[in-house]
Amino acid sequence: MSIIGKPVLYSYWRSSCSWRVRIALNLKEIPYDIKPVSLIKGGGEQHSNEFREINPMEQVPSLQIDGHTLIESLNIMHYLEETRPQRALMPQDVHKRAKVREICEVIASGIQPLQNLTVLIYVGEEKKKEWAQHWINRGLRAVEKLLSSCAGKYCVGDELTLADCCLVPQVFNARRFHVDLRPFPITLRIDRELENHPAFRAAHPSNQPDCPPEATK
Ligand SMILES: O=C(O)/C=C\C(=O)CC(=O)CC(=O)O
Repeated sequence: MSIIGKPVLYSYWRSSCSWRVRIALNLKEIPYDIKPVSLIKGGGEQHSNEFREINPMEQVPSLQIDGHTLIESLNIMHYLEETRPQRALMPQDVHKRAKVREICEVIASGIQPLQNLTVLIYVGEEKKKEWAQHWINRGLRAVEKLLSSCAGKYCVGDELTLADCCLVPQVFNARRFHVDLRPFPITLRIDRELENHPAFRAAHPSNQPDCPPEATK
């Protein structure tokens, strides 16, 4: 295994947590290789003994970088921010920094884990859509409220931050579960703003090497 050289991202095309990291890597213009991990093939490659060595949580993403293997998307993004300060994704102002972390945490701890594949399998086929909608709605209500006092062009002011890296994949998941997004106009405006941004576009599930052809638009 090469530990020096280009970072390697263990990623799944439709994983919102992998997508957050892909956006951050792209925004910072850090070249990286992708090793796809299928979360569905044969019950999920993330559960293999080999992958458990890379990520004991049996989830993506994981990033091999600078001779280290990192897990957990927020941790990975903060590591990138600390080691590669070019194209900063955290504001200078301490209050704005707190807002960025708040939005990231609401999404990464308060929404996504509740609608994650493993949870939905546990909840069961019959109830999973209603379950996912409930938790996404509840979380996006909080995000919209936070955005009402801190959004500019993007989530926090007019500069791109880690909050934007978290927001866009979560909006995609909301659409995937047919959540009515009309009550969240600021969220929608920012999502639209970023739809065609090259770093966000390149990170989109439909542009991933492991995206099944039938899923591309
Ligand atoms: O149905 C699949 O293709 C399997 C997994 C995912 O999409 C990823 C998730 O578990 C949702 C998420 O990242 O929030």
